[in-house]
Amino acid sequence: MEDKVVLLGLWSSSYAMRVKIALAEKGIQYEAKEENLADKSLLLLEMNPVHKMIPVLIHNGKPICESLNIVEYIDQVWAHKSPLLPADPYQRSRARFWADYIDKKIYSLGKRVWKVKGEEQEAVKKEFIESLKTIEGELGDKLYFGGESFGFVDLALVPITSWFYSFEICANFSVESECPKIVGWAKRCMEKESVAKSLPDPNKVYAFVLLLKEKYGL
Ligand SMILES: N[C@@H](CCC(=O)N[C@@H](CS)C(=O)NCC(=O)O)C(=O)O
Repeated sequence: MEDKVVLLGLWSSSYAMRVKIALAEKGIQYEAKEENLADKSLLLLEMNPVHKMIPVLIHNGKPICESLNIVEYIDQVWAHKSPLLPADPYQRSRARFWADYIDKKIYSLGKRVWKVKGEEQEAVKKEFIESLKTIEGELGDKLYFGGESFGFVDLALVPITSWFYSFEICANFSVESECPKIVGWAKRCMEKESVAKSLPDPNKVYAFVLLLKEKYGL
């Protein structure tokens, strides 16, 4: 049976970008369905009744939810090329640890840094930069987080770099001055077609941020 793969996503969602990169790395054809989160489709509510969130991957009618869980699923089902998680159990557990750190710290602080103001923004910005420096320490002088080739931790982190320009303008700082190695790594990742075609233009993200600020009075 031919695989039928559908992705419920949204262009601006860093979580959905992870799944797009994984599918591109594996060379999987799929149908992308763009959700309107203000008016969620019945399909999304049916496929992810617990969280009602994108991304959802629907593989031959079966839903898989939560971006990192989806990426692991893709890596296991289409194991024939571009392995994303390391084969070694210890390295695999480290990759999962850092992906979890990225979600708990960098993504959750990133969601707040452009929304809040004043002293709260200064505090969130400080913590965001500290978390980026921590992950920069993990990268060290390696090409990618796993060493020589692009993998799970790169894929977990790189989508949010398309939001850096918005964070910098909204919170008045420079990622490049704070974390030059992270910026170098992000440029290296963008040289990969799977990444370049999955990430939006940072200017488009910023225009979207301005719209959200206006809509919600942020
Ligand atoms: N932990 C989830 C987070 C996904 C998420 O936050 N999705 C947002 C869009 S970026 C969403 O669907 N929000 C809709 C809502 O909260 O109702 C994942 O990794 O997939």
